[in-house]
Amino acid sequence: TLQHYRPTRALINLEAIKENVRQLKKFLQPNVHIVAVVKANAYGHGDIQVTEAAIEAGATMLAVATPDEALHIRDFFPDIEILILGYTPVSFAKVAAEKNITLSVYSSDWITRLPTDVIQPIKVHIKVDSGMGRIGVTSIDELLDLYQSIEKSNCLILDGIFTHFATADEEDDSYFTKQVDKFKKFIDALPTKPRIVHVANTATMLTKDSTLQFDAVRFGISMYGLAPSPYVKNRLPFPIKEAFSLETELVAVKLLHKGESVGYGATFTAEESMYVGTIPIGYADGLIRRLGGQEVLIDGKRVPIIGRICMDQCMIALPTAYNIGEKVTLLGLQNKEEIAIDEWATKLETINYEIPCIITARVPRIYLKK
Ligand SMILES: Cc1ncc(COP(=O)(O)O)c(CNc2conc2O)c1O
Repeated sequence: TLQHYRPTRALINLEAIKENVRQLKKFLQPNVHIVAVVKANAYGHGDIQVTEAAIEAGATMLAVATPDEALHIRDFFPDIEILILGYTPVSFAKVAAEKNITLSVYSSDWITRLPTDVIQPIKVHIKVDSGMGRIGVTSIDELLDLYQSIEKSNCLILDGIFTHFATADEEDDSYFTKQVDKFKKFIDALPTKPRIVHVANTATMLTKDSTLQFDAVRFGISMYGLAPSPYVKNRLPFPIKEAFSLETELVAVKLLHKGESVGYGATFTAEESMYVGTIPIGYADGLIRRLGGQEVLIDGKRVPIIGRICMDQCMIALPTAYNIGEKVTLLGLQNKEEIAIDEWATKLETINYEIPCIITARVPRIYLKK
């Protein structure tokens, strides 16, 4: 395994991921498949290791966003069903057939542009745009036209149909209900019911009517132990455990005298003598500059990042002179104190989904098995 010479690392708790999947499995109606959504390198957690954990805990299908993500996983998992949720170019069709990767289709024109020499079967799921306004058929005519094109095609097998909700994580369910009603009209219009009908993201499967579990649910954010919104967080039907933490160690400690400054622009000046620590993590690791002032944990205490965050390093205020090598936690627990991913999301005025995704590849993911 790669030797890491910098103490900065993301710790991924695979047991937490397994427990989140096991809890969901117990919660779902029997015979509802769990599709582990492992796109974007499993929301920044590491797609191969998360896939292994999710399968072990009961997931039977995977969903990714791009062909390359699908191929990377197929290299390690020869048999599991992998659905590409997003667009795939027709040039990928032959590879999809060879590697048994399931594609999302939503355009008859795409089918007409398929190479004619694709003779091995390709499984496809029809994507319905019931209100996300992203990709998908938007009328029953379009749906039936696509259905016919698939039937007539000599290489496509209709294996599923799905849609995605824009507001499932909100209290007001008016838009959500419109999407559900529209999708139900679409599947009722099909001459035959595909093997797998699936609509539920985390918010839907955890807080909405269990009939919406259909044949499979697409489990993303709460597999990683995060709630999709405050509304859902207050209504979780079972406990979830955050799987991602981020830590490093002090690499320098100094006494800053009154009037001395820290960082680019000398934006922080000591009002009295104080200890300052330097840690080897910066905005090129995903600790973006807007996180200036965010607190981190050292010796179970909260201390702020001071001065501007640099590309590879930043400085923190210390309550006392700690030794080089003292652990610093940027996300996660120390004793009873915790810096949760939601705290960064709030400070950055974004959602928790984005936080593990922005921690760059320069930060190695270290896997905790137990
Ligand atoms: C089609 C589709 N299905 C399921 C999921 C899983 O949703 P969950 O993580 O809420 O369970 C996503 C997540 N898609 C995105 C998550 O953040 N931005 C997105 O486009 C998705 O795009």
